[in-house]
Amino acid sequence: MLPNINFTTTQSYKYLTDHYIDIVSKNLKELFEADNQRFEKFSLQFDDILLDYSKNRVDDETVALLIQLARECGVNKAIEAMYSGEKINVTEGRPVLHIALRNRSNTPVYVDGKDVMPDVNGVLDHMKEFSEAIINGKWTGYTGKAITDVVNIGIGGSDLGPVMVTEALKAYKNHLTMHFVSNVDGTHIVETLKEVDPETTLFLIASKTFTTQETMGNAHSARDWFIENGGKDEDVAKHFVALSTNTEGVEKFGIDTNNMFEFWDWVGGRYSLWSAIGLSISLSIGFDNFAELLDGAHAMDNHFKDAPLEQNLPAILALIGIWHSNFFEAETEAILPYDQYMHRFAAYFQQGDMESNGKHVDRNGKHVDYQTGPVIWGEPGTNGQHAFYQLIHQGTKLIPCDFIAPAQSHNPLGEHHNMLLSNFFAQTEALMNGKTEEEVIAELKKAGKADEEISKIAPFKVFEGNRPTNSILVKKITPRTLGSLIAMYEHKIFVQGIIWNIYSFDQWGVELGKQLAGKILPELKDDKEVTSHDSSTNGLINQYKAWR
Ligand SMILES: O=P(O)(O)OC[C@H]1O[C@](O)(CO)[C@@H](O)[C@@H]1O
Repeated sequence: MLPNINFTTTQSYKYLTDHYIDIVSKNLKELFEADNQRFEKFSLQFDDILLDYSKNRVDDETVALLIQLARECGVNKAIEAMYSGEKINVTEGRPVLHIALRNRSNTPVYVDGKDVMPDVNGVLDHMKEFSEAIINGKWTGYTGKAITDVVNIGIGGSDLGPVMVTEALKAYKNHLTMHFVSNVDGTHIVETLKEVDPETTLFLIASKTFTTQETMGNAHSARDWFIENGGKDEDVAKHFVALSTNTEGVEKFGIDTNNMFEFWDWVGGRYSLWSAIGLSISLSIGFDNFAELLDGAHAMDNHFKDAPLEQNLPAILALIGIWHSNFFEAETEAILPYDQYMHRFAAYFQQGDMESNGKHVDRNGKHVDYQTGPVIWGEPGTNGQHAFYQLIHQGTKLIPCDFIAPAQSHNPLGEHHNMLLSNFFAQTEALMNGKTEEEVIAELKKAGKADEEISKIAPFKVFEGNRPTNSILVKKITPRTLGSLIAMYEHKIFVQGIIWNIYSFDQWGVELGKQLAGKILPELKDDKEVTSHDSSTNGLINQYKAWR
């Protein structure tokens, strides 16, 4: 059973409320001046990941109270409940066991009394064997040619994870060309099919449910294209495989279930890159590297389960996030990787975080009266600096940011990495220290500006500073480190969901739109005037019909 506690009624929350009044008037610069041990105190290292959370408005008392909050909310019990296979995804009646998919130590993990590890390992063996056959060219297409291109057709968790990881680990890529089709917009599949040859292309139909409209639509169009371009029905088996929990649906589509890579309903879509859904990753970088990714996640899973909360990276990240959301009333969080390969990392955690914790009903079915999941967004540095950092530095909103960077580049070209990292270090320093009016005036004077001009321009050049950041410096983006990083964020989201007393593993919020689209689709089939909706929706549909 998950604990069921309204965190705003805890003792620690009350203390934190008082403590907030004290700390809100403090400046990060002063906090650093007052304590020369800040970095040592407020940074943690796990394997090749260094988390520095000292540039947040926290002191010893804040951290102690936040830890107390986690304890009072039963975070440790909740971790135990997840790891022991309890059905903590209550509204869907399922356990939450993505940790089993990367349980490299193979200790039994039970679902309804049955150890799931033999099945997990069986699918991993199948993925290894299949990936190797495709990569070394032993698996051939219907004309006997080796596979050159892989098209993953999936959406949401069946797309974002594989895209993010294959991009982040591009330095480990082999000769296969990867394509990802997600959008139901015909443009996505049409443009992709222009780039591939039916004789040498493998389609992965990635869908947990095998019912998702976008994926099924794209999968059918891909199969039609395959048949129209020379393939026969009996050739489909060589070019289409399924990654799914739905055997019946896969059979119905016409994919041989021998070519199905199974996973289970205890794997949430947005937590599924570790499952058969990761086949595109294993194809792209080889199974051994995929296994390293799992190893890294497993190492983080063990850390999360065993490390005391004070030294627990996911827990600390979660608590800092709660401090900003529920006390400073920050509404968003930016994830800013200073690594071009990681350019889809923020997009990946938009689903990971927002689909998990974007909930306004607590575990008692009651409307919460506090903020839950933040809006997650971000772009890789330094591109973001030339786009939205203006608002982070001088806007009216408080935007807590996670800066992520590798110490070693996969492409050490001249001074590029030093230039990149100089920006990584400079931004968090600038956000913390800002620039005072006196400093601005002194600078302008030095530049020889006249007093009148100085007084006019100075206010616009002032940076308040005191803006919170986490810095996550990793040694290198390897499969193992990436696995640990992703798992760290997953567990952060878990801890926050526990403290907010919400269910993080369902996603009912995506259903209504799907339902209504299902009703509207038949109305679009003819040219009759539509009158069944409100005047805006009717007006838009009818104009669409007039223009199409
Ligand atoms: O893998 P499926 O079943 O096609 O679902 C795709 C995505 O759709 C959702 O159910 C809702 O958008 C996600 O949770 C999931 O990742």
